[in-house]
Amino acid sequence: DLASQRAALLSLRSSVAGRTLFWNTTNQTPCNWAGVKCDQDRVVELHLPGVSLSGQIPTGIFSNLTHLRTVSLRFNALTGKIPSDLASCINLRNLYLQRNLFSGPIPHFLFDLPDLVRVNFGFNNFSGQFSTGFNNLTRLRTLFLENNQLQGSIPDLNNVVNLEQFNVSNNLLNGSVPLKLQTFTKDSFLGNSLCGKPLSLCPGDEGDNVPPSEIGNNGGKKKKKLSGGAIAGIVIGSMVGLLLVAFVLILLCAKKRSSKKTSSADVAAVKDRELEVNGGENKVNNVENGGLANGNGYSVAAAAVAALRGNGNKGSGVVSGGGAKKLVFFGNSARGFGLEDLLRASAEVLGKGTFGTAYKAVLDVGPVVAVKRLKDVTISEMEFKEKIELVGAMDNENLVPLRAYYFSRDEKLLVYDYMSMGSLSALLHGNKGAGRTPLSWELRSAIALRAARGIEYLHSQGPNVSHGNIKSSNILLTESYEARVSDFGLAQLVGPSSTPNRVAGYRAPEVTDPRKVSQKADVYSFGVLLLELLTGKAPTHSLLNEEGVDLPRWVQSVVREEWTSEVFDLELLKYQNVEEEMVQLLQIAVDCAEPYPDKRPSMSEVAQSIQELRRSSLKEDQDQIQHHDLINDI
Ligand SMILES: Nc1ncnc2c1ncn2[C@@H]1O[C@H](COP(=O)(O)OP(=O)(O)OP(=O)(O)O)[C@@H](O)[C@H]1O
Repeated sequence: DLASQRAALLSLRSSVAGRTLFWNTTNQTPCNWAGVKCDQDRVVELHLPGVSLSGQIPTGIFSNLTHLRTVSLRFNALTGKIPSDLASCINLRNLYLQRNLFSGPIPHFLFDLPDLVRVNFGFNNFSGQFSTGFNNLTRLRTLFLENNQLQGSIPDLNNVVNLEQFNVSNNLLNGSVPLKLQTFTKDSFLGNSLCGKPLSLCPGDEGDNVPPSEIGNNGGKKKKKLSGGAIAGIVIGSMVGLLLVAFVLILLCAKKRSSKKTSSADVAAVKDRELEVNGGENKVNNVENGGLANGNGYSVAAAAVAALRGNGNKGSGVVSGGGAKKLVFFGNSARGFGLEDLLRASAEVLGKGTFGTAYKAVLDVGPVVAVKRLKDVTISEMEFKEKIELVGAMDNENLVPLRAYYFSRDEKLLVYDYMSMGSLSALLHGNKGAGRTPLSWELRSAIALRAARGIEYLHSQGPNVSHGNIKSSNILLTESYEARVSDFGLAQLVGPSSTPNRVAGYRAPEVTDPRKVSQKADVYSFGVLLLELLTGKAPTHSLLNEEGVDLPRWVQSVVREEWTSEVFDLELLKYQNVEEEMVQLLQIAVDCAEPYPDKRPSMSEVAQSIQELRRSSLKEDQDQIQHHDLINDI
């Protein structure tokens, strides 16, 4: 009956997929749960991270799951001890219990699990001595015990020959760091009373390179007397420095004198440039009639505007005079506004990129546009025109259209449609707080498909046409969250100092010159972008950096350890019915991020595969809807 069944229910619960699940070991198999992977009905992975598990894990759970290879219960609120029946999981390789409230000593039976490779107990309340038993775990590669209350000294872990990751920071440990562990950085040991390399010397110890005579009584280094040569060097160096400062001051004074003759607009330009240089200011004062406005409005490229007007005043201008330059529009783009309107528009800085600063400009009459003010354009006007016209001719629903451009000696502006939902990067990594709206699987896979189609279109324009800077901040979203690829064709316009250097993490291993990026290198970057969509991790994620790996390698290592479900973004875990599609997209991503360019698929193949996997899940949805309709009809 229900009551006795309830009594039999074990208290391990999770709110996976919005439901409260009860784990009844007697008559219910957990194989169909999200986060649980079964191999021929034997559970091999138990993966319940961040699902509000609380209380003690009841004993008896693990004795039925002796085939477990991975247990991940991280980011919950589990208390008490690790149940002793975990000892029966003799195949256990990965044990991730970080960020819970486990307490008591680390149980000894763990040291009889010979296959353990990754152990993460960080951020719990484990106490007691740091056991020498860890030395039994000869296959261990990761040992994270940081932020607990472990005491005593760190034992020599001489048998753990493959240890790659180690952290015991913020415990109550004392004594010296064992020789074998001295290769890890300081961060692995901070927050204890430890000494010795990589921390400061232990009392009475001698540094490797420091002769005893240089160690003071208090263990610190004695100050070394400076040699005559060093003193002479310092004196000469200081004199040269002083001369340089004086020279710069004279130059500045001369410049100031000559600038007295400039117009008020130039002053505005300088002020606005200062505003911009001061950075962090998202909004810039408006510039009206060559002067600074009342300060209520925000102007676009206030500096650009002022500079343009300033030049106009001098007669060589771009705005005034019969030979005035105009915005050049492409194709059928609406010509509802001109340069003057743009200059009058109120605007805010969207961000600074490799090629310059982007502004959102709200025109008095006409559309909202994004204006990119290019820096470091060194090519001639003719060459610029030729190249930008190729960019303007790109016409595909999955690209952010370039509407117009402006070219003068001092200013180069590009006008794009404004994408009101911002970038994929902001959507994935911005606002992690309470007000965050999770990105659904449907949206993520739709973004993947549109981005793939956009790049496929670019590649179809010729074998040498590539994007060169695929990353999540260059995938922008319309009001209805449709993805568009932006920033294509810009690398060819700017000088070498503006080549995209921020593509770290996305750049294919074979790319040495970031301005010469092949289509296959685009495919690699797109693979990384897919991994970012699936894992929710930025390729520049600090954790990855800590581990010294890039996103593709991290994903591959996790997948290799049969821990596939762990790679997915927590926000995706509730979509149980699409796990297969998620794994398929992961496979596509991994294929794209192949180290060898020849092994990567073409962008058309990638787009096709994504379309197919989406079609199958859409079809399933459709089937389900029809099924529900049928039931309703009955
Ligand atoms: N058309 C647009 N609509 C809305 N936001 C845009 C638009 N173009 C750029 N942005 C936003 O402006 C900011 C700066 O963009 P920009 O393209 O200049 O640099 P980036 O993408 O960060 O780097 P990079 O220049 O290396 O591509 C980014 O946050 C981007 O999302």
